[in-house]
Amino acid sequence: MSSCSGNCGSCSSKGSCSEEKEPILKSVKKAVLVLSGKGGVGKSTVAASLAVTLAKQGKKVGLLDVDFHGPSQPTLFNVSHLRMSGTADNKMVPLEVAGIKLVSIGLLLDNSDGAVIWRGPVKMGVIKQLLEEVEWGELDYLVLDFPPGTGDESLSACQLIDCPKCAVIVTTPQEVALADCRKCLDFCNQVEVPVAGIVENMSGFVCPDCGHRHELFSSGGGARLAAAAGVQLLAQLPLEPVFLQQCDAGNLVDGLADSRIISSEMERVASAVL
Ligand SMILES: Nc1ncnc2c1ncn2[C@@H]1O[C@H](COP(=O)(O)OP(=O)(O)OP(=O)(O)O)[C@@H](O)[C@H]1O
Repeated sequence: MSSCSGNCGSCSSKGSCSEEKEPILKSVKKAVLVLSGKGGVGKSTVAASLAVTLAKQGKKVGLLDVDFHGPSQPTLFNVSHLRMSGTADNKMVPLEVAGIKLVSIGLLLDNSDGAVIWRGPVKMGVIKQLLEEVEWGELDYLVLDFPPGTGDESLSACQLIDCPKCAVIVTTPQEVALADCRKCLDFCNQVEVPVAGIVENMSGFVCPDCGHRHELFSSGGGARLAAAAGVQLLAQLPLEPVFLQQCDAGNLVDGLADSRIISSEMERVASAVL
């Protein structure tokens, strides 16, 4: 049985194999995989905020929403009503939003409220198309927003992405989220993707009335997880209801600019993936 992974970029036979293919992502300098073990911890919000932060720094950025069952990126950028176009040679053209090239399954399906019911091999085929058949152009960073967990999408993308890559792992501070993120760290280890660090989201809430800080989801979890894994705790993002409202309204870009703490913490994340 062939042991070919299909990823010529990282293959030990590179340069001497007759089957060697052109790299899929030859015009991308680095892929940043935003992962989390648990759902709802803010992975899409962090992926979008990272892409916006890098673009503001003058980097060429693509954002690929690989969350087929719940694509959130079109909502965060208020483009759910738009659809991606195609070129004469059947390439897909990303939407340009906030200086980012955005691609999401939500920008391709006829009915954005319809359920996507695909088995693993279909998902792998679609991910391959989204990497290979999109006009990404030259990119400094391709940020990828994954569904929670370590399922088909994350594995397929890790196998297919043939440019340098790193992972940012998003958690909330409480034990149930940390337990799932430990699996995510193990996944990165197994698929040999270096972990740039951990982002602890929903890390405390400062009451706008009394100014008191409440640890709604416990505290210190991200730091413990990072220390145990020997990786950096890159950022602690507070739970900010105004930011949530802005994201819900499709205005993540202004929400990020308005929140001094979240934007400065995201700059730390951006420097860690450079
Ligand atoms: N720091 C924050 N402050 C306030 N609201 C936040 C923060 N981070 C995320 N949210 C909100 O929490 C909700 C879940 O966030 P998000 O969709 O990014 O999570 P996710 O981990 O990507 O979810 P899923 O598992 O469904 O993919 C959203 O309504 C988002 O606006």
